[in-house]
Formats: sequence, C-alpha cells, structure tokens
Amino acid sequence: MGGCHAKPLTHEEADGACSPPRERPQPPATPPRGSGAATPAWKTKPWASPFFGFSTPSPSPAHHLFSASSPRRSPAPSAPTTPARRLLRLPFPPPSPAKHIRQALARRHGPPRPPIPEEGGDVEGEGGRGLDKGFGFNKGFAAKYDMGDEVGRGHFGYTCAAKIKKGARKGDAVAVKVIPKAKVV
Ligand SMILES: Nc1ncnc2c1ncn2[C@@H]1O[C@H](COP(=O)(O)OP(=O)(O)OP(=O)(O)O)[C@@H](O)[C@H]1O
Repeated sequence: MGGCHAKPLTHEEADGACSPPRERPQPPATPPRGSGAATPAWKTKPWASPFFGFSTPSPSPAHHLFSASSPRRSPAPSAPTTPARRLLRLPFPPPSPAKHIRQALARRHGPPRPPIPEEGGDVEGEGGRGLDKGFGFNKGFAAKYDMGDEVGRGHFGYTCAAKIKKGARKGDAVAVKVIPKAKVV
C-alpha cells in the first residue's frame, strides 16, 4: 500500500509511494566498436547527434531547423508564405518604386502630351499666334524684322519694338527682346 510520508524519501521509496514507477530513458543500443557492419546511429535516427556518443530519447526542437524534411528548410510549394519571406527568396532586389510612381502620375495627369509641332521655327503659342524661335542676329534676323526703338530693359537684356517684314504676318508690330550672348551662358 502506498502512502505519502512527511519524512524525506529515497528515490526508490518515492517512486513506489507517490507515482507509478518510471522507466529511466535508456540510450539506444549501439553496436560495439569494430563490428563494422553497423550504421552509425546519427545516420538512421534523425535526433541522434553525430558529435556525441549518446543520443536523446526525444528529438530536440532545434532538430526541425536543420533536418532535410524540415518545413523551415524545404517548404511545401503550396505552403502559405508571408510577403517578406517571398521578397527574401527573390534572386535580385525588388524593382525600383519609380515605375509605380510614374504610373500613379500618369493616372493623375493623363497620358504624356505630344510635343508641340515646330514649323519653320514658329511655335503656336497660347493665343494662337506664332512665337518666333528663330531669334538671333545671325539667321536672317535683319531680313525678317525691322528693328525699332528700345522700349524697356530687364535683368538680362533690353526690348525693342520691331515690325515683321515677310510672311503672312507682314507689317505686324512685335517686341523683340535682345539678350547679349554674355548673359546666355
Ligand atoms: N510687348 C511689349 N510691349 C511694350 N513694352 C514691352 C514689351 N515687352 C517688354 N516691354 C518693356 O520692356 C521691359 C523689359 O521687358 P523684359 O521682358 O525684358 O522684362 P523682364 O522680364 O523683367 O526682363 P528680364 O527677363 O531680363 O529680367 C518691360 O519692363 C517693358 O517695359
């Protein structure tokens, strides 16, 4: 008959009195050295250590991290993964976010505008009037414009009144801004 005692018990007494007898874990039997035919225990038992002569009766939790069948090492193809884990598996860094920014800007501002057509150096301005880009004294400027008096000055140059000599707008009064080359650097 078992019963609990107040005095300290020896291991044998305690095992028999308060708990069912336990079996001590026995290390797996390993063949004696030199027998030759036996395979090492660490090759057949995944929890056996190749570095130590003994093995634990139950596998270590760390065993799952390193075994070939571990889901940490070879996850199943259908296993759910987090986005961060997917990024880590990419062979190259993720593409630049500039592409997404460009797409967002295109959605907001619409498609890129076509370039303004230029014909003979004239560009259609907001009012529909041609803006003469053929400026410069070296490209027939004197043949095209009849320069008048200076009407004002700015930081970069001065402005003169002029009249168009040729073309459909012949006789129109325009203002010609003259910028010295020294200011155009
Ligand atoms: N179309 C025009 N008709 C009459 N006067 C003009 C015209 N354009 C310019 N002016 C006169 O010429 C002056 C200088 O004009 P400009 O365009 O060079 O000024 P600004 O832009 O201040 O100069 P900057 O760009 O060199 O600093 C103006 O203050 C104005 O009095």
